Amino acid sequence: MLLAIDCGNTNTVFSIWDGERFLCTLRTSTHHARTADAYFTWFSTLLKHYGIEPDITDVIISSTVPRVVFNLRVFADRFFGCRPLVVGKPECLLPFAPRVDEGTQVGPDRLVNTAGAYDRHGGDLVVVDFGTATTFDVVASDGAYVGGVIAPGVNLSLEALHLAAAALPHVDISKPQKVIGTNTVECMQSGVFWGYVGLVREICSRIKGEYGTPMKVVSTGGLAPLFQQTADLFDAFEDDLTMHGLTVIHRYNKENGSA
Ligand SMILES: Nc1ncnc2c1ncn2[C@@H]1O[C@H](COP(=O)(O)OP(=O)(O)O)[C@@H](O)[C@H]1O
Ligand SMILES: CC(C)(COP(=O)(O)O)[C@@H](O)C(=O)NCCC(=O)O
Ligand SMILES: [K+]
Repeated sequence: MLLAIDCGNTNTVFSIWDGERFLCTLRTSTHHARTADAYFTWFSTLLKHYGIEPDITDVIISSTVPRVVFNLRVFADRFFGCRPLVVGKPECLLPFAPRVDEGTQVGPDRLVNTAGAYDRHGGDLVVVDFGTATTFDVVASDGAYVGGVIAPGVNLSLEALHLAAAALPHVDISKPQKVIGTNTVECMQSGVFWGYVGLVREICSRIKGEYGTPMKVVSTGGLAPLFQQTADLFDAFEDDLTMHGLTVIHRYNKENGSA
């Protein structure tokens, strides 16, 4: 079985793939100092709680935080006796090479989203991922990542208001009932929520205009449903898109002798 690890700047997600479906998905905060032993203690405790006894033979990692990879490599080696595939490293093959400026390091999460979305939808896509940052990834007709957009994340924007202005509290995102807020929290939620609806709509529209061929917009990430229910921003929402992309890249490496 495959253990797929998606490490973002805020959260790290572990999913176990038995070849047909995900047996479970476990989430912890991303912390570079967490040791291999600490990962295993957390991981095995939760598996026991859910009554799952997987036979993990392979590990694949995508990490937007380079420093966590060392301890995750030790974790894979010590507890599963395997050398993990790390997306973005030369030994990890990609189904389609990205077409970007020379020397650009595309975030591995974006390469993985590209592979997952192409596998499910074919090309000519925009993938919108609501993570720490909100990323827009353009997937060409042949499945290659050909660029995109990086915008501040929804929670990051709310947190920035709180950190920079003494009188603004910490606020969680939610859809405000009205645009005109009548208290501080509503005003902040309105600014970020409706601001984001506009940001997503405008960026997708400009991407489509520049790209020139009709495109499908696929969203992923915990906050995507919140925006989907409000306005018709996306053609599809898939909360497991990144994990699916990891299984696609893993299979590609198996088939091509690199895993
Ligand atoms: N279902 C959800 N509801 C509310 N906030 C969420 C949800 N899922 C994720 N978040 C928040 O969205 C932000 C991005 O989370 P995540 O998608 O895990 O980011 P990353 O992949 O960059 O680590 C974080 O602030 C997280 O707490
Ligand atoms: C844009 C990102 C910070 C998004 O990361 P996340 O929100 O998933 O933590 C990450 O993809 C990244 O570090 N990218 C490197 C630069 C690039 O993709 O062009
Ligand atoms: K992301």
